[in-house]
Amino acid sequence: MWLALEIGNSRLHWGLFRDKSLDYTWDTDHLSECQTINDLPAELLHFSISREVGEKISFHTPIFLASVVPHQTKLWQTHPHVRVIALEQIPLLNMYPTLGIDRALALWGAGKTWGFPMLVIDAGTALTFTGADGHQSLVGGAIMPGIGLQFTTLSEKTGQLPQVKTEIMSLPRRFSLNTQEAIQSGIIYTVLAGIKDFIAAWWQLFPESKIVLKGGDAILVVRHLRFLFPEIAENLILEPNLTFWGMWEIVSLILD
Ligand SMILES: Nc1ncnc2c1ncn2[C@@H]1O[C@H](COP(=O)(O)OP(=O)(O)O)[C@@H](O)[C@H]1O
Ligand SMILES: CC(C)(COP(=O)(O)O)[C@@H](O)C(=O)NCCC(=O)O
Ligand SMILES: [K+]
Repeated sequence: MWLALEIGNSRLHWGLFRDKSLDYTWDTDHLSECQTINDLPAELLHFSISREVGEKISFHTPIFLASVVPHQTKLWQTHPHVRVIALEQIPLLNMYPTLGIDRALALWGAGKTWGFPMLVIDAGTALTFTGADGHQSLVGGAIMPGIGLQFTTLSEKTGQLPQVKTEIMSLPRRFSLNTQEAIQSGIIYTVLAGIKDFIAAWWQLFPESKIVLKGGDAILVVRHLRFLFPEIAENLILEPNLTFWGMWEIVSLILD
C-alpha cells in the first residue's frame, strides 16, 4: 500500500493505491509554513476521507510525491517516508529540464493507458496542453492561466471588477449587458475557443491521437464543449486521476 501525492499550485491531490488499484482519492489544502510534518498524519491525511480509509493509513505508509510547488516539496521532504519522483524517472523522450512533473506524469499515464500519440489538457491552476507523438516523444505544449486564475487576476489587478463565481453552470450570453456576465463570457468563450483551436492543430499533426482532459475545471470545460463543439467533446476522454496513473507506472517499477 502506498500514497500518491500530487502537489499542484492550488491544492494537494492524494491517491491511495493497493496492489494495482487506486482505492481512494481526495484533495487537501497546502501545508502552511508553520505546520511541521509531525502535525501531519492524523489531521492532514485523514482530512476529508472516511474513517475506514483513514485507519488504513499510518505515518509509515510510503508517500510518492510529484510536486510543481518547490516550497511545498521542501516541507514534505522532511517526512521520512516521502520519495520524490523526478523528471528523469519518466521514460518520455525529448523532455526539457524545466518541464512540470505533473505534465510529464499525466502524459505518460495517458499514453500508457490509451496509447500514443497523446495530448493531455490539464484545466488546473494553469491550463496546459502537453503532447507526445507515436514514439513516446514529447512534441511540446502550451501554458496559459487557468479559468480560476483568470477570474482572480481580473478582480485583483483592476480597480472595480468584482470576483465572479468560477462555476458557470450554463453558458453566459456572449454579448452581455452586465459586468459579471461580461467577465464570465470573456473568460469562458475564449478558453473554449482556445481549447478547440489547440485540439484542431494537434489533430492536424496527429489525426488519430486520443485527447485526455484532467484538472479541477475539466468537468466544467467538457460540459460547455459538449454544448458548443459537440463533435470535439465526444472525442475527449475525461480522467481526473491521470497523474496518479502516471505515478503508478513509475512507482510499480520502483517497488518491483
Ligand atoms: N474544491 C475546489 N478547490 C479548489 N479549486 C477548485 C475546486 N473545485 C474546482 N476548482 C477549480 O480547479 C482549479 C484548480 O485545479 P486543480 O487541478 O485542483 O489545481 P492544481 O492541480 O493546479 O492544484 C481552480 O482554479 C478552480 O477553478
Ligand atoms: C504549468 C504548471 C504551472 C501547471 O501547474 P498546475 O496548474 O497543475 O498547478 C506546472 O506544470 C509547472 O510549473 N511547469 C513548469 C514549466 C513547464 O512545464 O514548462
Ligand atoms: K496539475
